[in-house]
Amino acid sequence: MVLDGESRHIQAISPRLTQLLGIPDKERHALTASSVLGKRLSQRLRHELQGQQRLTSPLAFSRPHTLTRFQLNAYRNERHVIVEIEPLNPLGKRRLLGTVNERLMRIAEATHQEELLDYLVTAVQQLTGHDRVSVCHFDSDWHGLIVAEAQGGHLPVLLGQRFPASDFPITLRRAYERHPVRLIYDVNAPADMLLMYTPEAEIDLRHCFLRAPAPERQRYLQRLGVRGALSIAMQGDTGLWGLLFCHSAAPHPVAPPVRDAVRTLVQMATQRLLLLRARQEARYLQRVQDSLVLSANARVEPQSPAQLLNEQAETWCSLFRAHGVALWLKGSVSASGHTPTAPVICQFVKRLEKAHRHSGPWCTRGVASEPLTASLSMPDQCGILAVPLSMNPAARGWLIFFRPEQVETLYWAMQPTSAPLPAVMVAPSAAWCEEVVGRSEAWQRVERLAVMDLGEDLTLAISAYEISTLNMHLERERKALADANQRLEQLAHFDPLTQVWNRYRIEQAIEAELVAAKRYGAAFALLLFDVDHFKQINDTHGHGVGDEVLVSLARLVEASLRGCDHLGRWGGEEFVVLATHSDIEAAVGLAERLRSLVATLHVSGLDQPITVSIGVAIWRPGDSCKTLMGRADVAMYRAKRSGRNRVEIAEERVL
Ligand SMILES: Nc1nc2c(ncn2[C@@H]2O[C@H](COP(=O)(O)OP(=O)(O)OP(=O)(O)O)[C@@H](O)[C@H]2O)c(=O)[nH]1
Repeated sequence: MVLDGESRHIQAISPRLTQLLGIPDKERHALTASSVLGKRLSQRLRHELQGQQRLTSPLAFSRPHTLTRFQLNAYRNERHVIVEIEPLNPLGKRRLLGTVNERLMRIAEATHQEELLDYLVTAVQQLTGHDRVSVCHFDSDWHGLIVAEAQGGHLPVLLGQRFPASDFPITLRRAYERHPVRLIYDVNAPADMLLMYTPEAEIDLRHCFLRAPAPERQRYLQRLGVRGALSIAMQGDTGLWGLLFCHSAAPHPVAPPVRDAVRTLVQMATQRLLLLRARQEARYLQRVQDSLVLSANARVEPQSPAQLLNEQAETWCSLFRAHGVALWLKGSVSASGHTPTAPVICQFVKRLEKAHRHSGPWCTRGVASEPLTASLSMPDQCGILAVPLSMNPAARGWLIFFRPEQVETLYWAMQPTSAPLPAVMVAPSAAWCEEVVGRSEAWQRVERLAVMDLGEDLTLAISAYEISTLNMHLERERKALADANQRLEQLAHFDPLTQVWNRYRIEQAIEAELVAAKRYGAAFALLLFDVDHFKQINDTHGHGVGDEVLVSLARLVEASLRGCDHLGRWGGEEFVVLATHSDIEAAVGLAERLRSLVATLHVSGLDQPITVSIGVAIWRPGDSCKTLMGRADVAMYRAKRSGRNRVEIAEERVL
């Protein structure tokens, strides 16, 4: 029955309906919604359809003076409300409910897709009694594959066979999304003529499920040898996951409660299926993430990208069902397993960089027919999955997986329009057999998601490595700079032969001491000493021995000084000791001690004693470094002249 948009006036009615409801023929031309449905029911229908596309659940009713009960379903199309009415046969609803509940429980407990679908088709077949119940799953190209089937009769087996996408045009798929149940009692039944109440009314009855099928659908089902059909959409989270078909070789009515029960079972099974798939995908994604996190955590030192690839290649290849993996970073390639050569990978990346600017993965199943890989030598490859690694906006790296060819034999229940010719008819299943070559296994949605996760993790790991390498370089440079500074300081302040202060440094120290003495009046002394007959040592034993004498002497003197006194090399074989806080007696005492100490020095290869002549000068107010050193020099020469190996004081002893 077709009502106007307000659900008040009848626009058309099927003579079969009036027959079913027991309305006499003579009344058929003056019917109203109330006279067909009763006042209360037609009011309820109006009320429940307000603002709704379809009734949330069917309404049951009976007509006065009859025992038969009826079920009413209604939905809106563009301008009309379509009301479908069918008899509710007195099948024990309670018994059905019990059976359905038990089956729902089993479905809710299934842990694998195959187990779940096998149980679903068997349960549906037992409920409806159709000859064949099949589940058809759509792939990404909308080809359908029969993945589960229960058989109870005379129709051929379809399990494992495919239906081409052309069998499921977009209009049909949309229709299933809006009206998930389609029922055809008898494929051959002629279309029902409607009794029109308003001549101009053009009525769209495509979505009725109690109607004879459209002629092309009718022909299609006849080709399949089907007379009775019930199909129910399996709605996934991103569109149709598949369809459940019930087919019979003979006309096959299905009572409304059974049909509703089947629908509930299918919905429940689809939910469970999606849950199982989501769990499986989550486990897979976790395994992919673990593969990197584990390796990153396993060591304190970050690994280089090449090391990472080397260590993880096997795990990654098995996770992504690939036979090779390559990592392209700043023009250099690390690879493992079966991959093209490095120059080919570089060329491929160059093309990818131009053609694929977004951050998602790029993939192909058919390298030979892919424009991006055209003319590149990739003889062992059929599939590529590549994900960019966004190290920085200017330079991206690429992680690339390779898959080999996977020759696949497809059995088409209906000849695919895309099938390469000649397609071979295979007896006895009457399926067309197509051998697909030159393609790899398809890259699944979850694999494309996982490779993005892996790409992000890998980017982090590589960045961590680069930062740590940079820090290492910085640290190395910092140390080199510190070493250079130290060497510079050494050169600036120390005599390279004896490693005691050089003239420049001891002069600095004397100047500082002069300032302190001037300010606080703290006396200090300079001891200038010179090795006696040093020229002779050089001449007799060679410069090497002479050097050795200077080094040993400096060590000895330095070691015997107080912490506040300093030794410096003044030049040649002359040294100076800056004796702080020293008056003349202390200075002379020190000079005598050094003189006799030096006389004990023994240098290998030298049999004569080493002696020094020392001149001592005490600070006087008004002294400069020059005057003070001048006096010490005079005293030292006096010591030389007086026979050497002695101490001379520049000043009169002031007591
Ligand atoms: N091996 C060595 N010899 C040096 C060095 N510096 C200066 N001389 C030498 O030390 C010698 C100093 O000789 P002279 O100034 O004649 O003094 P001397 O032979 O010690 O005689 P007196 O000082 O009068 O006892 C020179 O032959 C210099 O070449 C040095 O670093 N190593």
